[in-house]
Amino acid sequence: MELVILIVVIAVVLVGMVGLVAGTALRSRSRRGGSRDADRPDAGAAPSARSGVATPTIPPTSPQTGAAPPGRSGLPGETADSPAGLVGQGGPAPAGAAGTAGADSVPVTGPEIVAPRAPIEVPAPATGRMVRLRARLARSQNALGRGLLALLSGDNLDEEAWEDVEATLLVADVGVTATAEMVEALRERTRVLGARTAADARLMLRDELLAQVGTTTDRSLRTSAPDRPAVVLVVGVNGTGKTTTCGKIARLLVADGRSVVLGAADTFRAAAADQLETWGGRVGATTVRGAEGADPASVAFEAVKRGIDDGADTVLVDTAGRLHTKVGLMDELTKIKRVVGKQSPVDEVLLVLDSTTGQNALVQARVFTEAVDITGVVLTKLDGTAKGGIVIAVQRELGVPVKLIGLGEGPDDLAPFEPEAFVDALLGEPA
Ligand SMILES: Nc1nc2c(ncn2[C@@H]2O[C@H](COP(=O)(O)OP(=O)(O)OP(=O)(O)O)[C@@H](O)[C@H]2O)c(=O)[nH]1
Repeated sequence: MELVILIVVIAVVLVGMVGLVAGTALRSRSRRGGSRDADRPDAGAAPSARSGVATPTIPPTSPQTGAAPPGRSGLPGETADSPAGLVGQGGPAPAGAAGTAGADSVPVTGPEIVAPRAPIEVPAPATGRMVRLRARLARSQNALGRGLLALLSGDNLDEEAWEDVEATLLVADVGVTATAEMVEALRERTRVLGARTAADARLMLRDELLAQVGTTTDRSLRTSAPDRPAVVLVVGVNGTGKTTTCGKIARLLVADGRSVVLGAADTFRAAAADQLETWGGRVGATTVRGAEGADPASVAFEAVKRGIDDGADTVLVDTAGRLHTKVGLMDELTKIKRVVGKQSPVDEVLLVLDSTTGQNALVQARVFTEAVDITGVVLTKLDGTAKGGIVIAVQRELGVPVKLIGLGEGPDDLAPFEPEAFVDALLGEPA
């Protein structure tokens, strides 16, 4: 009898366990299947980006709603040319047709598009910015300009004085070759000139500095293209001011009457996307962002697609560009360029360098130029260093012009680089 009862109890327990396991499996399957359903609550955010629907989706509360889950870039199905399933198998998807990709290659959720919210600010115009910010530059660069002027205006320019001229230029990060050239040219001119007044010395120094900085270089930003948005990639090491610079460039463009889409392809740090979104919102620019850890190339791709769909003038893409390894950096940047290139050429690649890091900025510049074709340099934080000579050194090193300079943390503290205004600021007002 006891044996019968024991058998019955065991049978009941077994049936219960089987039921429990089956129920769990069914629930998890329905959850997985449900995430592909079009009528799930958050489905509106991602398809709006993929289906070519022009109206941006604004997440009700969380900025991450509808964003791709972290780590999608590591999905086994992804190929170098098919970022996180955004592009269908068998080649690039034309603008507006990405939603036609096979079901398996369509991500469960995609980059999120955040439309700006009012009130929109009116940024300061680009013209005259450098003159307005000149005082800030003059304050930080006093050592270079005044030091050189004092030395060159002296009656007795002996060898020791020339060594001081050389040292002043080197300390200001002008670089060894440019310094040697400048000293040689200045020596020659003082020999010819003989006795000099302070005004003579100033003129002479101004000429030589301008010759080094370059007055005929094309420094215009390639931010417009016929019949499509111009695409600008912003690259650089973290902390140099990349995201801030993207936001400031957006303001410059908006001030010029252009429409801008921002791509938050720095998916390494979620705060970077938040930061960019805030910048965009202030001037009415739409931001396309992905989840932390999402594939940067997919975000860049969607941003460009958004720009095309919206008929925007410029798409600005902020990248992470961490220097973990040179190969990793190269792979990431080349992939972004290649994937973006399926829809549009990249018109400008701006390298952001922190001028306070001196020689380190040059080392970074070298690494980045090996990874991607840089077309312009943005030198940030020139308000916080006396080493304005870095402008000369960077241009020599890269053979690429400085196009913009950052002169403070304020939203409009970025100016198109103007050689004359820059050199005049270095030298200060004539006595
Ligand atoms: N003084 C000064 N500060 C600046 C300038 N440009 C940027 N900054 C500051 O530099 C800091 C870093 O800027 P970010 O834009 O976050 O740098 P990032 O390169 O995007 O960094 P990650 O997002 O970590 O990759 C911020 O505090 C900015 O306000 C500038 O021209 N002058």
